[in-house]
Amino acid sequence: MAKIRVEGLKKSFGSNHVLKGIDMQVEEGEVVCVIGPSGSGKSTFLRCLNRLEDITAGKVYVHDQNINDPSIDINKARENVGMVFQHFNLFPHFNVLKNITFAPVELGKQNASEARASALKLLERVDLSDKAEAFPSQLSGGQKQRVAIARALAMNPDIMLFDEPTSALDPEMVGEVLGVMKYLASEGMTMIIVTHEMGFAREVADRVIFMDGGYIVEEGPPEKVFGSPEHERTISFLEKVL
Ligand SMILES: Nc1ncnc2c1ncn2[C@@H]1O[C@H](COP(=O)(O)OP(=O)(O)OP(=O)(O)O)[C@@H](O)[C@H]1O
Repeated sequence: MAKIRVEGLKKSFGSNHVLKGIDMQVEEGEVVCVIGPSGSGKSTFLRCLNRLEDITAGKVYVHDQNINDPSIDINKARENVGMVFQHFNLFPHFNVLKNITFAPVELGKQNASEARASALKLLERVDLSDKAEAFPSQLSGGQKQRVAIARALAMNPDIMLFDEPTSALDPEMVGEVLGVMKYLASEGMTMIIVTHEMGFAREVADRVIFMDGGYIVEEGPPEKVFGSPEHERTISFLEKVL
């Protein structure tokens, strides 16, 4: 069973046809990096995978469940899919630990002491054990993003979606966040990552998808997409960014 299956996905905002027919599938443990020019619909595509956007046409299946079926419990479906955004969206008035434990406790997945124990383990995984009591304002951008990753992992998802997780970071902090993502990949997490970090995509992705103009123009293993791209638009994009 594919973890995610997308068929004929279209998304328009009024007369702006952003996604014009996307077909793709992601298998368990696959790491897929989505690259493409600004405005090509990468974030919109990712948001459609968690029903943060209503789609215009097509089907999106997550764990074989049609997430746009109005009869499903979308909040329940979203519990299996962690999402990390460019801007960390941490609760400023909660400390790190409470940022991580809040959702599992509120949603009744764990009691307070179980959630605390798991959060401390997650903080070890993102190398922030010493920041459990800190507030977001006391953290660097890279640390905040690592807390955001730990928070997403607290719901014990088996799919993680990342929307340009390093774009808002100072360059010296990019590596620490990519390092955590590499670690998740090595643990076998299924991940879709919209990114401008071509080096990371080349090194970590099992598959790279190049999106442009609302379509998947080209996809394949990184050595293929970066090493011998076939499409004129891929070639011209890569010439600009590499
Ligand atoms: N909520 C919205 N309402 C109207 N238009 C939107 C909305 N969200 C996105 N768009 C439009 O959809 C198009 C694609 O945007 P999207 O953010 O998906 O692109 P992107 O490839 O992720 O770009 P970037 O790399 O700059 O983040 C843009 O033209 C944008 O203006």
